[in-house]
Amino acid sequence: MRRERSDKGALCGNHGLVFETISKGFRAARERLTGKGELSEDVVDAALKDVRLSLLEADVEFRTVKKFLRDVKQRALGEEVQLVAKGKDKKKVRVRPEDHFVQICHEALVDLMGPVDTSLARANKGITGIMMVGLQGSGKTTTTGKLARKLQREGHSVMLVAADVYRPAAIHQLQVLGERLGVPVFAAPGANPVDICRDATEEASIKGVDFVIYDTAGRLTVDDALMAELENIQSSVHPANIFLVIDAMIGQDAVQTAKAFDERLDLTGVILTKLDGDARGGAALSIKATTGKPIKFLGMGEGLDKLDEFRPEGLAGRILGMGDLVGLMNDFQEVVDEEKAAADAEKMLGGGFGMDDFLQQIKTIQSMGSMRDLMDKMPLGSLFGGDIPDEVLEQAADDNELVKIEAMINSMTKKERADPELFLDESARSSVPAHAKLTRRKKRPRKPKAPDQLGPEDFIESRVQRVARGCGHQGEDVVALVSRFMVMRDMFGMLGDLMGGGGMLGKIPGIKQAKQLSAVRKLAKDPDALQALMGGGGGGMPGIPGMPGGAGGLGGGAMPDLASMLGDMGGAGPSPTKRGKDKKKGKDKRKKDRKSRRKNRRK
Ligand SMILES: Nc1nc2c(ncn2[C@@H]2O[C@H](COP(=O)(O)OP(=O)(O)OP(=O)(O)O)[C@@H](O)[C@H]2O)c(=O)[nH]1
Repeated sequence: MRRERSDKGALCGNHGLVFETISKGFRAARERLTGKGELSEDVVDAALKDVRLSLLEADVEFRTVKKFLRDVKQRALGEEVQLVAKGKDKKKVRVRPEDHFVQICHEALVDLMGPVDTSLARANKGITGIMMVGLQGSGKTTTTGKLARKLQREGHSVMLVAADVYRPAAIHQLQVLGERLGVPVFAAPGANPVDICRDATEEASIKGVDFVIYDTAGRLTVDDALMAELENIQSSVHPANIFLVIDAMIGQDAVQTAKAFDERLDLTGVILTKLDGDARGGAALSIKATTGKPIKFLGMGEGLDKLDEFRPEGLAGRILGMGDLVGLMNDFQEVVDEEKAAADAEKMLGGGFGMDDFLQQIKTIQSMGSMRDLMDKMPLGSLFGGDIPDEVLEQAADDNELVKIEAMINSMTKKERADPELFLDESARSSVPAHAKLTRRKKRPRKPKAPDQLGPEDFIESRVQRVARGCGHQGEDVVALVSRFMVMRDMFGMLGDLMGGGGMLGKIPGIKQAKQLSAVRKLAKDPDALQALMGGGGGGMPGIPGMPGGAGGLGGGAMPDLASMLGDMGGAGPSPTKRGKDKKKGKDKRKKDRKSRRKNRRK
């Protein structure tokens, strides 16, 4: 049955983040291990019980659950656990049992879901075919459009083929997608799907198209007629890729569906869709283990840009609360103008950041997808030790908050947006606003209030009310927005100072990374700072999801740096081998250059 969505995230049964059901178990296990001296069998068994429950609840196939738990237990107990490891500087570092356990789980999850090569197989010569198969409503047509967009952006020419002749609306849906993307769609209503695919391939070959994507018909259940038709198409056009599109929400059934299709069609891989609407997502863990076929892509929303390459490391990181910085960076690259983002990051860390910049960040964030998905990719667990209260996360992940903030900022004057201190009563201002200097010289107050101590009494009521009336919100909402914005601006200014005088993060050499991390940790320990960043509700006022500022900042020069910083901690970032290779490459190149310079001199 087709399930229509009215808005983003509407299908998210529970309000958790993607994979929240699974994450919950790992969090509980981690908590259980906290404070324990070692990973003894009893302790590991107890922790694995939590994990087991959550995996089953998330609809991970039960044999896969058993296999995974056995694997983790073996890794945890098999070798003598080195709870004292040598750090980079050769100093001994004590590894906490819970961290060691999480690391083991990360490795086991990656092994369970990988390895995955997300590149598309190419035909030896001529056109490369991609055949999309799956049950009705799984997202085949939408994913066909997403793949076409991806290929187009990589510089390939694409043709779409409407091979679902049983549902007339499907042909129209594909034509609409083709029009949006500027991609030709081959359709022949009433004709036989096998003939359609063959004729389309001929036409594509005449036109010299690189990729042809066949959008085939689906059925409510796997049946022989469907399979026979798909087999006929396959033997007629020999596509280099056959992708099974599965709706993540069918849970356990995903495994049976994948098996049934794979037996008849020898799938290249699976594309799991609607993960944005399902807090369980168990199929992501079961499919490779049960069918041997990798998941290649994840559908993370209805938009054509919502197709993520499946990276087991990223997913394992998200599940374990370590985030997925590589995924986050990919999202940023989709929507962000890098130069502008770097300038914004610099501005923000220098403390010079106005409401207009903030609004811009919000718009960028909105174009990246839901807050839930973004927060899921943030390494919140690593940075904040998993101590963020659920309500704070909930509030920060509420997309409506962004809309509200946008309305309030739009209702401010240009001057107010550039200098939010204009909202403050003179005694509360930390600096004399620029415009005031032009009119009459005002005395700088002796002891300005710190932004986190501001209360409604420090605001100019008439200004606040004008903005509130303009956007249909309450005065206290405006006060909360401005206060939190100021706290956040201060925090980022402070962070910038700690990281090297407000300079762009990306320029800071590796040696300063530890300092950055401790700065972030310091912020994390400060409850006010955390509230400002996360939008926690202080004094019952609605919070700003501080994430826009945070994430936006990370999107600039900060992102790669934070990624490598976490890479050093064992998270994302370039692998040591890659770094080693790059170093060697550089050395070889310098040697070659010296040689050719010497040769030229001799000439
Ligand atoms: N939230 C979300 N919705 C999706 C995703 N992929 C597809 N959809 C929605 O799922 C519904 C069905 O998608 P279609 O692409 O029409 O599915 P189909 O498999 O082609 O359906 P049939 O042609 O009936 O076989 C549509 O409303 C899509 O917008 C996704 O990754 N996330």
